[in-house]
Amino acid sequence: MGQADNMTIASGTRGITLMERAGDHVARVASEMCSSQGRIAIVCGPGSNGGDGFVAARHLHQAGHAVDVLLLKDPAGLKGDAAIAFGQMGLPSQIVEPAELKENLSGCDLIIDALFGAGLDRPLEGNAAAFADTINKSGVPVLAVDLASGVNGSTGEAEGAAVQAVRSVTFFRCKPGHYLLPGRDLCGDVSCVDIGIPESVLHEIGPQTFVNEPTLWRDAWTVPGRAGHKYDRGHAVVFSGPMSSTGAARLAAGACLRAGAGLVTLASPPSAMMVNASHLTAVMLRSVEGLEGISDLLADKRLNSLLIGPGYGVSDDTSEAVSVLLNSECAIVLDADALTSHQNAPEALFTQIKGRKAPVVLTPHDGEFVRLFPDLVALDKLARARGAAARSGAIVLLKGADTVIASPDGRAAINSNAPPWLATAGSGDVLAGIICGLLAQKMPAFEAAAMAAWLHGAAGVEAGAGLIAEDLAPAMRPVIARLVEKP
Ligand SMILES: NC(=O)C1=CN([C@@H]2O[C@H](COP(=O)(O)OP(=O)(O)OC[C@H]3O[C@@H](n4cnc5c(N)ncnc54)[C@H](O)[C@@H]3O)[C@@H](O)[C@H]2O)[C@@H](O)CC1
Ligand SMILES: Nc1ncnc2c1ncn2[C@@H]1O[C@H](COP(=O)(O)OP(=O)(O)O)[C@@H](O)[C@H]1O
Ligand SMILES: [K+]
Repeated sequence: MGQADNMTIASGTRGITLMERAGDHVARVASEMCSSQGRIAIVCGPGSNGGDGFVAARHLHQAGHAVDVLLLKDPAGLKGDAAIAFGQMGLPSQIVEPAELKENLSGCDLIIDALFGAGLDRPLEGNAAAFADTINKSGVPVLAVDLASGVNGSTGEAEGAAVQAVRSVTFFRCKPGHYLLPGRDLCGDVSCVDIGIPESVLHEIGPQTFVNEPTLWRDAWTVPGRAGHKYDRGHAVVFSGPMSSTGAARLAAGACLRAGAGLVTLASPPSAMMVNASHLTAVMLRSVEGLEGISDLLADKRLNSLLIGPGYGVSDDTSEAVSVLLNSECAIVLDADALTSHQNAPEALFTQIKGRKAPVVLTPHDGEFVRLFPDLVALDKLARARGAAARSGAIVLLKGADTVIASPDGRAAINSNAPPWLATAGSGDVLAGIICGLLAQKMPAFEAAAMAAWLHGAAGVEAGAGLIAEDLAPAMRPVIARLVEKP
């Protein structure tokens, strides 16, 4: 954002003009949130975020609102555009001690949080933290300027105190902190407004972090052609666990087929054939025994996408099986037990992944992540996923309510459409199956993983409250139908 601001200013738009537009938008949203007689407290910090607050105060006063401008610090310290905006405000303001803030806020209908935005460079402490705390305890709804104060816009983290907003107004583009937790929850509903920064600045800045929306991958996904054949849509294989743990692989195989793989084979240990056979219809079944059996199966060059891990069991045998899969030319998804089985020697896995041409997608939840990348866990979520992708050579889909998909080339997508109902047994198996199904259709792996996370979330919304993992594959149908209809 700093670069975008600077480039816009360098091409002739004044900084105060950007601030005027930003503050104007904030005032408009504040007016929507509060009756015309409503009293609005505008709590302003020492930088440009506070500057936006001064502009908003002026507009709201002109619109007839009672406004109280409350300052965290002495306005003598204001610099640049914020100092100009303060000078142009023409309204009384007061420096407030934290102990007095409660009284200042009582009786107001809306608080505008203009304490800190993009310039937050350390956790909120002392007076700033006390301000956030008092604002949160006031019970008055909060509109945040840019970000809820205390949220790091680049990471979504809030290491110290943070304001809880119901709504935020941000400028030009949303920031990772609006999508990553806890930032996403603290910022509330986010409106992103145009303040006159031209889109063209993005060519030079080249952002590598994206919201996971269909525009990110829709062009990489092919709808079957009129004369299409099922083999055009790929043949995927999902590896089943032993007799007592076959359900996970079957859930994955069903989702893989639903995601559009032309054919899906469940590779089952001989002992589990009966239980698998009694539950499968469109998914095909094949008995595969040991490493040799896997090698024989993979000799069929029509197979092009593989998934191993769900319910497979944690053991050295599993890591050996993974190694045989990695020797093939198929795209591969490694999930669950296939990840954990490598906890003692992750580097060997990464070396093998980097040595192959076809892509590999790793789908860890936080617990699996720490087993493979213990030294990365202290980083923020985007950095964790990116670091893991760079180290492993794989696309890494780091699960959670704010799933991040990262590529070794530096791209990362943040998924935000997943409802909490997806936190249910087997839901991750379904996700792994969807990725495998999209890889079978020859989607590039980053786009396949991103689309899968989105489909999984959208299916979760479609299935709704009370869903279980079995509901997800059927719920994908209307979601896919809508994607096909949309040009
Ligand atoms: N031209 C521009 O750059 C524009 C900036 N805009 C606004 O400017 C904001 C960014 O402004 P700034 O870069 O001045 O940054 P902020 O206003 O977010 O905060 C920076 C100030 O807060 C202090 N600070 C940071 N973290 C602190 C902490 N934890 N405790 C106490 N003090 C802390 C810094 O030392 C600095 O004085 C954006 O969020 C947006 O609201 C908008 O006006 C649009 C145009
Ligand atoms: N609170 C939540 N909100 C949205 N999605 C969630 C939430 N918790 C988990 N999920 C999603 O549900 C899936 C759970 O996967 P996983 O942890 O592997 O469970 P399982 O092994 O039981 O399938 C992941 O895709 C994850 O991103
Ligand atoms: K703010």
